[in-house]
Amino acid sequence: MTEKLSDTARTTMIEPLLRDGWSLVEGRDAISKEFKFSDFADALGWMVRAGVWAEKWNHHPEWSNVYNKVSVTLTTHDVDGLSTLDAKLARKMDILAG
Ligand SMILES: C[C@H](O)[C@H](O)[C@H]1CNC2=NC(N)=NC(=O)C2=N1
Repeated sequence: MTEKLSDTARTTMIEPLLRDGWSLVEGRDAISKEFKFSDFADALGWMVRAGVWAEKWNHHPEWSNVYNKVSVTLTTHDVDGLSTLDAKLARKMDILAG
C-alpha cells in the first residue's frame, strides 16, 4: 500500500530533487519542474519515454506541453500527497532528460 512520505523520507528522497531543479508546489503536497528541450519533437519524445515508465509503474504525472517545454507536477492522488513513487518518477524523468 502506497503511503505518504515520512519526514525522514522527505529529507532523503525529496531534498535531493529540490537541488536538481524540482520545487515544492504551493498549497499542495507535490513537486513540480519545467523541462526545456531543443524543440517540440524532443519534448514529445521525452514525454513518450517518461510515459512508458509512468504506465509501467502505474504512477502518472500531471503535465502540460507548450512547444519545447513540459511542465510536470508529481503527487500521489491515492494518498493525496508525495510518496516514494513521486520521487522515483521524478528521478527517472531527470535521467531521461539527460
Ligand atoms: C486506478 C489506478 O491504478 C490508480 O488511479 C493509479 C493510477 N495512477 C496514479 N498516478 C498518480 N500520480 N497517483 C495515483 O494515486 C495513481 N493511481
